[in-house]
Amino acid sequence: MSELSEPLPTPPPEAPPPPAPQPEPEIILRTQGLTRAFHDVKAVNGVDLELRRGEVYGFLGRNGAGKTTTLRMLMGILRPDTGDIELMGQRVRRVGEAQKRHLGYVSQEQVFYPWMTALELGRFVSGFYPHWDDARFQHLLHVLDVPKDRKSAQLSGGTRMKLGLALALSHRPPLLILDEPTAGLDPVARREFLDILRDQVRREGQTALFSSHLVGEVEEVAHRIGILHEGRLRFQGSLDTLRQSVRRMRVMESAPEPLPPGLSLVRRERLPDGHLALVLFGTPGDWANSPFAPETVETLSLENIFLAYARRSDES
Ligand SMILES: Nc1ncnc2c1ncn2[C@@H]1O[C@H](COP(=O)(O)OP(=O)(O)OP(=O)(O)O)[C@@H](O)[C@H]1O
Repeated sequence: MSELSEPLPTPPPEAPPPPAPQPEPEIILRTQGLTRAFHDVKAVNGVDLELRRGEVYGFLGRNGAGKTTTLRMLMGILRPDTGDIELMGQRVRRVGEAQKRHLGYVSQEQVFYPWMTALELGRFVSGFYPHWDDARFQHLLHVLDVPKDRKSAQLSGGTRMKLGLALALSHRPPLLILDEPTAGLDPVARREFLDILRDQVRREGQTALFSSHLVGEVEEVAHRIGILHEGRLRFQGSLDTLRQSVRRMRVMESAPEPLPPGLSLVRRERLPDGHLALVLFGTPGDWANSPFAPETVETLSLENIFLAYARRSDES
């Protein structure tokens, strides 16, 4: 008779290995205190941007918020009054020709030599960029439906925008700066543009900074966003952080003074019934520790968060 053997003790489950430390994201563009005024209008007021390699950064702001002025300073078209720009590790006061070779730029208005066709413009522009990829240019003209042989003066505004985009993408710049690139595009072209942008960033590891006032399209493609309002950067971070951090609440008569630690006011609005609606920003930890007991609390859609940041409080 064979002896029944004792069941072997099951070994304790192996502890999972500690998570590998995440490498610090590589900063491809940083600005510090970027400021520019036009007469008495402070178009850009102390802006600190930070773009990480390989991300799409959505630069959101209403008309007149200062987006174009910021992007023009990044392109060396405008000189900042004060502040610094650090591009790919190199700190400069004003972006010069050497840095511009690493940048692809699509401005709001596309100005080309009017007598040149798309193909001729491609040949012309290719001379400035050692990494020009003509096969890519031809491909982009095809996907974006830009006629190759028609003079640029005869193209519609939207098609000129698409041509500008194809020119900017074809020299494979590490950083793309796009100023409201989808303005004036029809829904099909807008979709194609967003797909190309996403694909380009994912496959080539490029970084893109694109300005917009359309929350939906930024939500679709951006990894992180900056919200600019009256020249000031009011938020910078991931969409998830923004969604988790902002809440709207209704309080009886007045806001607690001072606000509980960690919470900051985004917008205050007097409701028709005399109560007050407050939109506040705070990390989940700040909310958990807050003694604040409003009547109601709600989270907001990104669209409504943007509206809260981009509208003035209706009372101080
Ligand atoms: N060349 C200029 N001369 C005077 N004021 C200017 C000039 N350029 C911009 N501004 C002012 O600076 C502020 C910011 O303008 P900017 O064009 O940067 O805003 P924006 O966010 O790009 O707006 P939009 O979405 O309408 O393009 C506005 O008040 C604008 O009138």
